[in-house]
Amino acid sequence: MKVTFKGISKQYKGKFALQDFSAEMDNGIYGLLGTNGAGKTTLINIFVGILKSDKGQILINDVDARSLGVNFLSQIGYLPQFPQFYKNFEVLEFLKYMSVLKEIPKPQGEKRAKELLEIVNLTGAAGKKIGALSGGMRQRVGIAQAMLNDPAILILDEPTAGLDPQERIRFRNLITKFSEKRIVLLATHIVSDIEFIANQVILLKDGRLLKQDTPHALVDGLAGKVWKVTASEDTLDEKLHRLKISNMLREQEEIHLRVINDEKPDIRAVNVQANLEDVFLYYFGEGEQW
Ligand SMILES: Nc1ncnc2c1ncn2[C@@H]1O[C@H](COP(=O)(O)OP(=O)(O)OP(=O)(O)O)[C@@H](O)[C@H]1O
Repeated sequence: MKVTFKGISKQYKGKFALQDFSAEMDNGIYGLLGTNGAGKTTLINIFVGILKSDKGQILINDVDARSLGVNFLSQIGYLPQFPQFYKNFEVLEFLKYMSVLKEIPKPQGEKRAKELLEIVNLTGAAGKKIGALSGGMRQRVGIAQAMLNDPAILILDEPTAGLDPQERIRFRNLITKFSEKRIVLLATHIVSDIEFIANQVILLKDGRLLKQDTPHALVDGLAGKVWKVTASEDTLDEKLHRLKISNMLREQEEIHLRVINDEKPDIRAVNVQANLEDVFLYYFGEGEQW
């Protein structure tokens, strides 16, 4: 399976939400990373057909997705950013209902619904009303419904919202297991959601593609630009004002700063190994400091 985005643009009231976005995906996990308002949801909504682009094309194995119609949609699993559930449905009942909507034959739909409940660790909650679930449990119902039709392309918009650390780990493992011979597009602004599971990261900024590469290559690109700088109470303010700081650790009188800078920011600064969070800050972090 190959997906090609070709020059996708979308404007709202004369302002670009997405501008000339082009990218290619084949099987694997793609982390779509950007700050709030970068255009992630706009891209996903265009991909799943909720929104029409002003310009551009999406090709599935070199064929225009629009010409494929239902044949395209039946291959997609989608978890929206703010999924709305029928609160009075019980969990299993809801999944069975969703399989009917997805035109999955009834016995197969029931079997798959039960399997997925097991996978997302909700078997014990099968008979509970969705309205009575915690946020994290509801999100897991959303993930299960997105996987019901065994989609070749799984699209997840901020999927870990509301999940606790243990659920996030479980989720990442589930997605990695699921991604074999499929495309998973996972939009997030939380670096740790994709740092170790994405095969490719797509950096989206102000509606434009900034970079698409492996996490490894992105991190390598920052070699020599991440520094450890030690400050004292007296010099801290000046450093905070002047430098891009990705982390601060206070140890007695000393304050250790993790600094992203093209040049050596201080005579005593030492280079440290970059990570994907540094990459995020390098490309997106020019906003105001707190
Ligand atoms: N219906 C709309 N009307 C007007 N502007 C919109 C609309 N939807 C999105 N936008 C604008 O388009 C830009 C991209 O929004 P989008 O929701 O795609 O970003 P995002 O990366 O998904 O952000 P978030 O993580 O906050 O959801 C933003 O500037 C947003 O304000």
